[in-house]
Amino acid sequence: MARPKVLVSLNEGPEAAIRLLSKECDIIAAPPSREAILERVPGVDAIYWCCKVKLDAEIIKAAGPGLRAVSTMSAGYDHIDVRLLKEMGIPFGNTASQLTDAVADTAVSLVLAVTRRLKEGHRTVERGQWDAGLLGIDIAGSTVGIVGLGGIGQTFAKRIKAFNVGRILYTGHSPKPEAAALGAEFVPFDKLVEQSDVIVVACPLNAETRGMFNAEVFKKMKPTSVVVNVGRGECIDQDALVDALRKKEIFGAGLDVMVPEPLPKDHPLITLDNCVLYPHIGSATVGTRAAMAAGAAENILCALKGQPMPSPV
Ligand SMILES: O=CC(=O)O
Repeated sequence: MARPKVLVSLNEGPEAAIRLLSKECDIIAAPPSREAILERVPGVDAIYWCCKVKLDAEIIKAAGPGLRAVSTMSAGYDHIDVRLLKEMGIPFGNTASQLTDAVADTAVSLVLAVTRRLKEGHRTVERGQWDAGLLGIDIAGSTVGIVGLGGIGQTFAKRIKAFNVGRILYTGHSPKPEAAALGAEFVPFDKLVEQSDVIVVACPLNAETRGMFNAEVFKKMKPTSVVVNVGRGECIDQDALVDALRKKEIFGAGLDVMVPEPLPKDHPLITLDNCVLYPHIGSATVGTRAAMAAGAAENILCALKGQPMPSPV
């Protein structure tokens, strides 16, 4: 029987995935460009997605009727037409569980960086100055609000509890059973925004969460509060954030995700002392990326054998 063909969109080198997949499948590698992918995708049995290109109807249809599995090496799938895949009955999986620790660590580091003004401190030392009076915000005793108590939100909550925070609030669709063990209290979005000292956005991007942090929301936040985003840049209205940071309506922001990515070199967020920016490195550790690569490959190998994906969406 012919070996199944898997299109692998190559971005950050999913070597572990290629090793696993190539035991049972032929790999069709494509650089992360729409043109290259469209040229190489016709006739494949599966698609392994590891790039920011939108996996939309054009690419899915170009694959042809043999397409039997799609897997993304990411937790988020706002760049993929999941509705169409479902309609077509094509199994789709992600790597939801593999990156929770790494992304939660990233969120903690952003919280610390912003509350303790690390960007300003670093810049001060670089300029040959020494400002030991850079007073930050205490985390101990603070109210921490988590938007989206999924795997990442829960893992972040466990870590931040160790900083002796006062309360943990969370918001989302509905209360989560896991919240009790974390001592986290389910509240409406507005209450979370008004009462939190530290807000962490750890939710997926969808119609409800797009632009949920807008000018009106920043005005409701405490002037001493910080917002950290490890979800998707589009959850925050970035122009409104720039405005809020400039006017000191909030204390600071820490972003691992932004719009666009990469952020242009002259973007105002870069100049602001009270905004710490990471180049979307939430899951970027050797171990996490290897686990994600293997997990996304397993999704495909299982689906090609007619078995359930380990991480179906
Ligand atoms: O942002 C990273 C991911 O969705 O995996």
